[in-house]
Amino acid sequence: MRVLLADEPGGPVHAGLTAKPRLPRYPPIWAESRQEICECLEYFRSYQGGVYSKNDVVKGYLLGAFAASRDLFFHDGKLIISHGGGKSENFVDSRAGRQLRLAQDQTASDKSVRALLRNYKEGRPLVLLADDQYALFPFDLSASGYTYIVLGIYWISHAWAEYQPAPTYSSHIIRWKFAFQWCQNQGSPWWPIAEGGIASLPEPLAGKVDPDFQCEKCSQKSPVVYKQSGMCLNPDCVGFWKTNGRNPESLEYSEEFLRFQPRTFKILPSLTPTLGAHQTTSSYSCCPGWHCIHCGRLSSRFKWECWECSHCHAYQPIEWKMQNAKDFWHLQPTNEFTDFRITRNSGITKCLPNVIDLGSGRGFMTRQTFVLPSNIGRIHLITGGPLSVREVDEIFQVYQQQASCGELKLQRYPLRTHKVRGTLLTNYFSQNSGEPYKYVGEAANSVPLAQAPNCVQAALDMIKERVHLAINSRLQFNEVLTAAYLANQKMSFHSDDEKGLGPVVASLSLGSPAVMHFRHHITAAGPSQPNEIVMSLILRHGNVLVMEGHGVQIHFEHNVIPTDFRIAATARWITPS
Ligand SMILES: O=C(O)CCC(=O)C(=O)O
Ligand SMILES: [Fe+2]
Repeated sequence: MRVLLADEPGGPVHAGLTAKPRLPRYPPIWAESRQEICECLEYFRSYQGGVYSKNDVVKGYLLGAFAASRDLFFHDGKLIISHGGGKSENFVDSRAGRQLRLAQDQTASDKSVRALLRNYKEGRPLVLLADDQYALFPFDLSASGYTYIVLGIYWISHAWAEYQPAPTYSSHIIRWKFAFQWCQNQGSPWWPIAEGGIASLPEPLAGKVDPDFQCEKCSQKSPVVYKQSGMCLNPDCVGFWKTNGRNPESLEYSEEFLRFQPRTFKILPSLTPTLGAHQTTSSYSCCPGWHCIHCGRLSSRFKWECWECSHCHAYQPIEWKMQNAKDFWHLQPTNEFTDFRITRNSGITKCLPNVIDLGSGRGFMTRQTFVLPSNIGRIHLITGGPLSVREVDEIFQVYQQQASCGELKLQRYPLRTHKVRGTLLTNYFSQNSGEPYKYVGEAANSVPLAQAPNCVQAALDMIKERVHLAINSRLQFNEVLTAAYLANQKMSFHSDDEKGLGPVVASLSLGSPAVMHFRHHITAAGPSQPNEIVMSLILRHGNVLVMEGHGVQIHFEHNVIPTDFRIAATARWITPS
């Protein structure tokens, strides 16, 4: 009987991989992007790396491109040996392709190794996933677009350290290895047994267990992994990885070690995501992922009004539950300040607040102005008085109605640059009216301003009026981006640097309060550190925020972190191209 290993000539890592057959059916759970995996599966929420742990326990483990010596897919995948987590030799950069990175020793105290060792010691099962670059899976996943698949639930039968040659250097590095065994109460693995596949032991070698190897130097016991000889596998011992005082040259697993150990667990985690349909529709659990029962594909929620499968377009509508602004009154975005905070060395100055009459008995608004250093721009925060609350509440209601009936088409659009495998959608929903806006969907996400839904028109009218009174000029806006955030969604740091952008950007906030942070643009770092936040403002229901002057966008970036469900309409002028 011969076992084909990952690094053996003719083995899957070599020869780019002798053609593998396609999977004859859909995997039960699969995805095309890392985001779909992370948004749909609570046992794999890691956008980077191959190990996802929570409270020091591993929930999910991704088998990927880099195979170490003696990695193994055995007993048709019921026994998988892999090197555990972190400090890999290579990584994929979306722009530069595969890169080599300095390989380092793994240690038992590394975050991922430590968590895997805890699963091992406490007998906790975890979920194994594989991507289309995992060479040992006997089917070609990439040919069918199955970038990520869920294999099933496994437990760790052995954990040990090895010395492995470092591919980029002539030295050796320490790698922790883990033997994952299929949890028997799942029945058989879902993938077919590949014809002419990797050999399996015909029968488990029942009953026979090799005694552990006890090291004379450190007295620790190590499992007998290799058929050539037992040896000390404690990396802290001077006798580590030595037989007769020397590093062994070639090793094969002992047959006994490769025994499949059938084991059942009382409770196993559910592999498929559960919908948060019983939750308030503006909660995050209603947002992310959807598992298609027809084709197995995981899809991020990219439409406002339904979950839709990105593969076969099956869908499930979402019935929107209306939210009132007062549902969010009690929320405080931060305990550190109530309205704004400016760091001491930022050079930003605050003017005295100004009270401005809205006219026609409609009450007052307050303008608070912040002047940026060297007068490169100004930021105004405009707060409406109590008389304008009804008007603002109504805009918030109409927004929700028009979004839920599809008149306002809110979607999540792909980000243009990022470092995550597959498409990465924005962490908020948006719709653009007027001139196309390059950051979200461009022309595909735009309706002419004259045909914009009423909610957008009403928001724009309010913005125009407030801006006119606040900075005393009648400005034209020809673009309005509506951003809708469910709880836990946000807009990351960016600047509004669209080509042809006018000097004033103004937004109306609706729903839950948010905090807006400003920091220096990476290329324009001033006296503060590049990542240091220099100013933070609280944006509340009905506030209008005005960024005045190109300098605001050239020198600063901003982000927005709402406390819960929130809608913002941001108006700009963009010179038509
Ligand atoms: O959500 C907001 O208040 C602002 C959004 C924003 O920064 C933008 O649309 O560029
Ligand atoms: Fe912005």
